[in-house]
Amino acid sequence: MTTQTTTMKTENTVWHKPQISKLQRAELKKQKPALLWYTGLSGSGKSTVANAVDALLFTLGCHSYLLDGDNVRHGLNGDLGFSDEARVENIRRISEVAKLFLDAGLVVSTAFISPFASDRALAKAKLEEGEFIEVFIDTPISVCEQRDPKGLYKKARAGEIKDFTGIDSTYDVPVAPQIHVKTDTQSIEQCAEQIVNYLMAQGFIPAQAFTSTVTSTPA
Ligand SMILES: Nc1ncnc2c1ncn2[C@@H]1O[C@H](COP(=O)(O)OS(=O)(=O)O)[C@@H](OP(=O)(O)O)[C@H]1O
Ligand SMILES: Nc1ncnc2c1ncn2[C@@H]1O[C@H](COP(=O)(O)OP(=O)(O)O)[C@@H](O)[C@H]1O
Repeated sequence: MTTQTTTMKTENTVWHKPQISKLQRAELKKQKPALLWYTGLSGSGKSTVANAVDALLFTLGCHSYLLDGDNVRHGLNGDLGFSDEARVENIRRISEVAKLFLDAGLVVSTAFISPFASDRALAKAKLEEGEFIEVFIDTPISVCEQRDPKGLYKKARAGEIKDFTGIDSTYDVPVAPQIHVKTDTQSIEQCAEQIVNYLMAQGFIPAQAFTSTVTSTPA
């Protein structure tokens, strides 16, 4: 596994092997680290579904954490805009942070548009075999635009926002996602259950009976 980023500028640093391994941390939690990498258009339902999954994992006693696009852009990535270059850097930083959370033994979710297939591939390449789970939140742009939960499509159509994904900025549709959900035909609960069932079937979390308790969307 690689331990160095491609943008490393400091030569005189040495990698210290941690005394407690990722495997030990994960075993303590009785789970296997995984990264649920949600990708989809703005308004497709990434945040809603990722929050529902995270809540479900919590009720099942799993140790998880969610990194959400809008929230991370309020802090760590507050210096980045929406040019292609800024989006590449956004996803690079997120993938590095996610990797740290995996090292802590967690089941991590990232909810970012992550429009470029090449960046998603780079994120995958940073992890161990099988840890990266691409979750395609597949929703037609017409539905996203109708939902327009933040009024951004309206602004983009009016020319008030430039480089808006799906309008005047590219979105590479995932070719072979591990999980494919369609939020225009599946309920939030169905999407969340499909994803949690995948984690159980693949042995990332213990198999157990559950009933979805998802009743609302996040604030
Ligand atoms: N130009 C443009 N294009 C797309 N999205 C925009 C833009 N400007 C602001 N927003 C808001 O920023 C959220 C997307 O941030 P991400 O970090 O997920 O984007 S990316 O992965 O770097 O492409 C996105 O959040 P979601 O709607 O949750 O996807 C929008 O709220
Ligand atoms: N099946 C569904 N799954 C996810 N979101 C849904 C679904 N049906 C309707 N929605 C609504 O669509 C909107 C999706 O917004 P959000 O989760 O912020 O998307 P994104 O994070 O991709 O921008 C929310 O208002 C949500 O309530």
